[in-house]
Amino acid sequence: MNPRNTSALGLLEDPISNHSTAFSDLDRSRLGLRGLLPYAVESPEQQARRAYAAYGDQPSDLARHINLRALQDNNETLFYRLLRDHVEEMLPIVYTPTVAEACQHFSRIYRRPRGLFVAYPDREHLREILRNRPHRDVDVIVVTDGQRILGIGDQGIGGMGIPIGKLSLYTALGGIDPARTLPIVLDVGTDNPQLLADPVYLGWRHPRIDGEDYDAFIEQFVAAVEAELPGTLLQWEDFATPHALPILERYRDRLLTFNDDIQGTAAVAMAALTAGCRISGTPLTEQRVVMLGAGSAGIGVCEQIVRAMTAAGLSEQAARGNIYVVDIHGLLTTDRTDLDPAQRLLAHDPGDVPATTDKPPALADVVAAVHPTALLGLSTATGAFTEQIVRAMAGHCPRPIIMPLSNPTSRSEAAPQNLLDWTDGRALIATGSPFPPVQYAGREVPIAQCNNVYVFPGIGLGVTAVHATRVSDAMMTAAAEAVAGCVDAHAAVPALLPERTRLQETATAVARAAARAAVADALAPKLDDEQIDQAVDATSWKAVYQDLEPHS
Ligand SMILES: NC(=O)C1=CN([C@@H]2O[C@H](COP(=O)(O)OP(=O)(O)OC[C@H]3O[C@@H](n4cnc5c(N)ncnc54)[C@H](O)[C@@H]3O)[C@@H](O)[C@H]2O)C=CC1
Ligand SMILES: CC(=O)C(=O)O
Ligand SMILES: [Mg+2]
Repeated sequence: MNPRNTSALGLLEDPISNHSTAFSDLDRSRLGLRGLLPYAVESPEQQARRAYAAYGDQPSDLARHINLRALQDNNETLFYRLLRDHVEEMLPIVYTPTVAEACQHFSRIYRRPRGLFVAYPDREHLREILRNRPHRDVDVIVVTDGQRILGIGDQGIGGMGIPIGKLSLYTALGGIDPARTLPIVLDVGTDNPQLLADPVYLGWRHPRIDGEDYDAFIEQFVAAVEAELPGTLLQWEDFATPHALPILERYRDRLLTFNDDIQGTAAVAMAALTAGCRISGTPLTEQRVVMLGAGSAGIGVCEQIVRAMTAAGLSEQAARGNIYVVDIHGLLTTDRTDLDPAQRLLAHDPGDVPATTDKPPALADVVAAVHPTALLGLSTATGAFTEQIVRAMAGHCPRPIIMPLSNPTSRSEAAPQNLLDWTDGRALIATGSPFPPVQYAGREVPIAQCNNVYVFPGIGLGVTAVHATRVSDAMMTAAAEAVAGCVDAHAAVPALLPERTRLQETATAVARAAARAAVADALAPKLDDEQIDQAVDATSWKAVYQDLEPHS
């Protein structure tokens, strides 16, 4: 046996404690690090410059993602400093669209453990697995089962890229202490034939479990979280629609939990629509909305619009009447037998839109009949907003609101440049993944990114700051209003959402608003507004090195 110098190496190998080359001369003496690092002592600024140069040397977006993940696993303080300093540039690298590639290549690029892999064959050991978590106290868990990763389907344990990426943004934007975050993948197998046949796939090589076995596993997992980490925010991410809503309904009144794809997306889309109403001059109650995609994301957004329309004075029936949902088979109509209960609530009478074939009306038929003022896509159907459809819409609407929200970029229902060209520059656009500004008629039009990244970091910060016990619809509505409130109403070119450079500020506004809504509904201890704001500020983690004590 050759004992290892664990006290010194432990500091350098733990990304939370590691200051790497910024350990001062004094620290190197105190902590037994002298000689374990190159002689030069760098300031955090010098470190950040060197790390940014190394990032810039990478040959592709995936390589840049791998570079940043390696930095995160080496020195989290430096990683977050860099991410915050270059948020607009790096958001597409740690998050959509590049994170999709990282999920697809997960087993090939896997280097170091992060988070928890909760595999079905280990189901008798769930509490043990949770007890093995890297840090004792956790504020936010993001969990996926990898079945519907963005718009690229079943990625098995490769889906772990998403909880890791989302939690990076909880910290970078929402100020959640990185040591208090926990990414989890539930490995329930995969139905992706390429992964099952891939010799390097690192997950449980087995078809997905489903039905009662799946439900029982989820229940065991939730019970283990409740037992080991009571009061922790549990965020469900990228579950396939048949599981997403049932899980949310089952657990939303039992613990502090929400589904980001359903509720976070709904809040940000509502914020963008609110700005669209203001800019176009058409009130929400007069908007006719067509949604392409009847999965959990699309239905979640529609239900949020129904809530907002009824709050603005419409009857529920009238609100639902203003919303038309189209899926892969056509318009949701009451005579269809393939709809689930949530879809059924948004189904129209078959007579409402004439069909041109014996099938339910397609998107083009619906647009031609309904003359929508807002067209949203959460369908994964690349290019589904065709020139014909967009021109037909623009023919009846001076400022069409068009939001191709599917991710990653390769799944977008339309490209912003086309949308502006086809509408003579009149379209008010927001996309799910980031697009660069578009040149139109000699001016530069910034493209808003309508993504739940505007919401979830602030929800995490808000509930953590005031110790909320549940995530309610009222908190999500407050979040939507807070995002809308951050939109620059006087910008030269009006936008549907705040600029990406203001994501951190927006997260703070969301945190304050959601926390106030939690306190108002007695879902958190009583605090006045000033105390809430102080709690939010005090909770927010700063990317600066902390003094370390020598290991005993
Ligand atoms: N921008 C954002 O913040 C968010 C975007 N999303 C994106 O939304 C998309 C959908 O997510 P889910 O609802 O969970 O997926 P899902 O797979 O459950 O639902 C997709 C829906 O689109 C319909 N569809 C598929 N192909 C179609 C076609 N060719 N024509 C018409 N309809 C078609 C399906 O019938 C289904 O109703 C994904 O790409 C995801 O990345 C999801 C959450 C947040
Ligand atoms: C943004 C997101 O959550 C999704 O595309 O699934
Ligand atoms: Mg998602």
